[in-house]
Amino acid sequence: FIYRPDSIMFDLEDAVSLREKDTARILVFHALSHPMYRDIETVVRINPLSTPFGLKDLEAVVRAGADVVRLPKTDTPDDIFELEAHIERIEKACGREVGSTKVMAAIESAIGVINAVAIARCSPRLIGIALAAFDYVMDMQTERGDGTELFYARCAVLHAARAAGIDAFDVVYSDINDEAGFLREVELIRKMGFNGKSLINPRQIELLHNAYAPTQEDVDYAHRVIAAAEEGERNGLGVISLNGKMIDGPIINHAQVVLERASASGIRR
Ligand SMILES: CC(C)(COP(=O)(O)OP(=O)(O)OC[C@H]1O[C@@H](n2cnc3c(N)ncnc32)[C@H](O)[C@@H]1OP(=O)(O)O)[C@@H](O)C(=O)NCCC(=O)NCCSC(=O)C[C@@](O)(CC(=O)O)C(=O)O
Ligand SMILES: [Mg+2]
Repeated sequence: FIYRPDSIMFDLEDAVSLREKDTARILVFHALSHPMYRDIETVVRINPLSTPFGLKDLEAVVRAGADVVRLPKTDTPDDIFELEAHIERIEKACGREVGSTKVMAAIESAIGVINAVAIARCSPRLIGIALAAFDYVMDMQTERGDGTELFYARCAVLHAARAAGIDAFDVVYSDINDEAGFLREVELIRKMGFNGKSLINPRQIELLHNAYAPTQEDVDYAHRVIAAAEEGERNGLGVISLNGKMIDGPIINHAQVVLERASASGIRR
């Protein structure tokens, strides 16, 4: 809470050893029930349903009121259909509103990337898809490097999310001491159009938020665009010029997005 994350993700999958799976599930169940988490979006990464832990995790986290379930290693829409059917049954059993538990699919394999469009469009519960690099590069018989190894997967996941009208989240950056490397990666994915990134350490939160917040220059320009557009409308003009640059519908929409982001960042207005 001190670091003001956009949401908090509890992990029951790969950050938890096999011996600790039951303990971790109980801890997360109790944490979710605590009033402290009422005002922040909570996400839980459960174990895949094909493991002995997945369904137990799901029973616990839906009942405890998690906002979003992150399904790791999503390879096909069938993985989501199976998850959805269980979620609906649990929601009905515990009196939670049907449809209130949202889902995020993590894509971590070649087949997942190939199926990204079908996965992204397969359920109204999906709020976003996330690329998970470490399992993906293993599947691709390569390793994490400067991003070349993720080039196709990032493009595919991002296009799938946009075609489905949901969010796209980039991979975790594992070297928490390499601030410059983290910021280089953030700059790339911000320019590509990702909505954000899965983070593993509190030190990465402010760096990401600052990189995503529009600059004061962007905000000032957006205000000028909106003012020029309003004047153009008063004069009945469809296309107008601002210092020799064409201003039309998409440019005005972009200016509005910049102002919304600035206000959401709480940094600039
Ligand atoms: C990396 C490190 C060990 C470094 O530890 P260090 O101790 O050196 O960190 P410090 O900065 O010194 O900690 C300063 C203070 O912050 C506290 N603190 C640290 N981390 C915190 C945190 N995450 N949440 C809240 N609090 C935290 C800490 O307790 C301390 O508190 P205090 O003592 O009170 O001062 C640690 O961060 C960590 O374990 N991270 C989570 C790792 C994780 O989530 N892995 C699973 C997801 S990835 C995956 O599975 C791959 C994937 O599946 C990905 C996909 O699906 O996307 C794929 O395939 O690619
Ligand atoms: Mg993984």
